[in-house]
Amino acid sequence: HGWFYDCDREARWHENYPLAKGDNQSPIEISSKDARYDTCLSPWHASYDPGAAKTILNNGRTCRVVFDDTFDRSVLRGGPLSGAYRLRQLHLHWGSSDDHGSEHVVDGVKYAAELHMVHWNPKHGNFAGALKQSDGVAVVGIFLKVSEIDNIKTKGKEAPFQHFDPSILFPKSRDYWTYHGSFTTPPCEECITWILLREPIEVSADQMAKLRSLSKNGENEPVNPLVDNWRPPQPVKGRIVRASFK
Ligand SMILES: NS(=O)(=O)c1ccc(-n2ccn(-c3ccc(F)cc3F)c2=O)cc1
Ligand SMILES: [Zn+2]
Repeated sequence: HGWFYDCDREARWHENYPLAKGDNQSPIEISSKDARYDTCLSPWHASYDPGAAKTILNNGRTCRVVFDDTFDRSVLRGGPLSGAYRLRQLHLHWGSSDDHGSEHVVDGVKYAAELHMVHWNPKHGNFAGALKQSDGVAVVGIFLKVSEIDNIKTKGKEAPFQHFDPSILFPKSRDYWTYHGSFTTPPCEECITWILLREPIEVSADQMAKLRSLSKNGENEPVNPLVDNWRPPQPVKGRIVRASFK
């Protein structure tokens, strides 16, 4: 499932992916003062099976960990969601320096990176079917601010990545913003209920350097650093961003 994604020409995505100019595109600028506290929003819960983690992959556009999603093994429920959504993969977006790299921007703040945990709604049969539905996919976005991946340096490299419980990546607070949006890369489907955690997690400068040491190119090809794989914020177009906190 190639992500036919070329961040360098994001402005031209709409030529092949008309949805890129849709009214519910992601990422967006989050203005915390304009977000509406919704007392009806319940807490979200993740129950992940570390045994579901399979491999970590550099696909030339991001670093992705894939999970077994053939049954309700690692699921996310609650929050703005109805039903249990299955964890399929997680990946990151990052910059060429610590002052940028996240896709969502909060009150003008760009974080060094943004982690996305992609879940899909099994009521739609499979992932490909789910991304055609507006309630098909739920992505938990976690911001990384600065404070292991030596053997997937080049595109196509993959390694076992097992017994990993991704809930260790969650910050202390479960406070979140939620809004309806899209994939931030082609096919830009507007199928995502975004759950953006307010509290960033901390990573070291070394960890960021490790991300930036990944390459877009394959082995034995000219080095093309895999950095700046983030889409700029898209028009909010009147959408309401709800907050789970005051
Ligand atoms: N950055 S993000 O909004 O979290 C994001 C962006 C793009 C995707 N994406 C793009 C294509 N696919 C995809 C993968 C497998 C498949 F069968 C069909 C797809 F569209 C996908 O999951 C998934 C998540
Ligand atoms: Zn993403």
